[in-house]
Amino acid sequence: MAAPDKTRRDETTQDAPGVPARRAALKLLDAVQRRGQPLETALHNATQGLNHPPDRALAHALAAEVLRRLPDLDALIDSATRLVLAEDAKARAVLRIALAQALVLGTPPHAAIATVLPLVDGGPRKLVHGVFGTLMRQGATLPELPTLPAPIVERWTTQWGAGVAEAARRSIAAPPPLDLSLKADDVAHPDGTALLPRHIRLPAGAPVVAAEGFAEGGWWVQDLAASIPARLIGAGTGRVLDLCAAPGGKTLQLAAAGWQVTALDIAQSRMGRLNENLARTGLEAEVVTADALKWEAEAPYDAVLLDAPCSATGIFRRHPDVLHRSGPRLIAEMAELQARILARAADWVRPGGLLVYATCSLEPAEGEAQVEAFLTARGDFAIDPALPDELPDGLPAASRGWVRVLPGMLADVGGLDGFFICRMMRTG
Ligand SMILES: C[S@@+](CC[C@H](N)C(=O)[O-])C[C@H]1O[C@@H](n2cnc3c(N)ncnc32)[C@H](O)[C@@H]1O
Repeated sequence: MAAPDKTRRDETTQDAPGVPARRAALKLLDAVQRRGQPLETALHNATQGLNHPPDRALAHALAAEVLRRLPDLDALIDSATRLVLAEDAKARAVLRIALAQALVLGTPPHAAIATVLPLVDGGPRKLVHGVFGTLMRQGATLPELPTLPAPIVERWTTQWGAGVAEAARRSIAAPPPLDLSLKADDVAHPDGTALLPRHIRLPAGAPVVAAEGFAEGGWWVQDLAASIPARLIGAGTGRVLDLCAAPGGKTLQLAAAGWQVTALDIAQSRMGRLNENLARTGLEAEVVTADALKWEAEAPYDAVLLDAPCSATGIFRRHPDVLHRSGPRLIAEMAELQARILARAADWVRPGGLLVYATCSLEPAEGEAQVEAFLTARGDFAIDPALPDELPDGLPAASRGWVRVLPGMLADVGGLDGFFICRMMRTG
């Protein structure tokens, strides 16, 4: 008889159909919750063993639904166990996936449980099976509006009021619409609603790659709020520095508005996407892969756009992982990095030129407080208030002249990502 093969077999090849995608979802959740990685970043490693693109998409969807619904899934699990399972117990993680399948994605319960049980082989199989069965027999359901994690509710209620925290629940309950930024007024594009010039809003889930004008490169996907920073620079023919530019939504807008753009970012892989976006749209920019904390500009720019790295809590609708990994420590780290980049960016603006600072964050430390501290340190800059015709109807500038986009704003037309945007002019 041949000796048994002691080499470790690929875990996915011995799995029944459907199990590898759940295994990958478990890895994704571990990467986000234990290691604080963004879901998108974890995707490549966690789904490496999956050979079918639909499996990758399913693993991603499962992890995203668990993160969107985490407090509600945990409340159900806790209601059906006598001893509370540890936060990081594998049984809890596997139950979250099974319940998200059955209660959110509409997977038949028998398939939802059968595809996760192999993830706890040699472990608490009976417990997982028992808890899931109890909840299904009880006809368990999730609340209509997802419950946000308690620290988020507390922080946003303190910062913006209970109404905004509640609006955030409503805005994460349904997939957000899809916004397109147009390269020019007359490009081919799918039918939708225009909330600003060169903008089209499509319903959630609209197919993108097959849509009219995609192949011609006449438009790109960009949340309407994310398009405001470049809009505040307007059109022109001079030189603009797009700092922290990848994957390039704002670079494309600036190039399409006529500027000679230098697009700088530290991340090589994201710069690859920026180059692809330039190639698809036929727009041009000078592309620099460098650290903004070390790079030096050869000459000042007419405008600098700093779309700074941040906690990204404003994009929680599309990226629910931020709700679980962007806490006070990350926010403080990001605020410090932003202040350092902002100080350098300011020196690259010519006198009379513009500096636009933006973050997709709902944290004042990365927005209002950052700009106030900057203005205190730099008497040669003043806020240049955003004007009503630069913003969508229903989104006024704040009294200080900057733009603060919060959950609940423009809710009747599908809402916006959370953002902070401030245009400043170098006065001296
Ligand atoms: C909010 S994203 C930029 C999004 C981009 N502006 C767009 O519209 O597509 C922030 C970017 O900052 C970059 N970044 C972080 N630290 C940096 C640094 N020290 N120097 C340059 N870029 C940096 C990240 O790689 C990331 O691409």
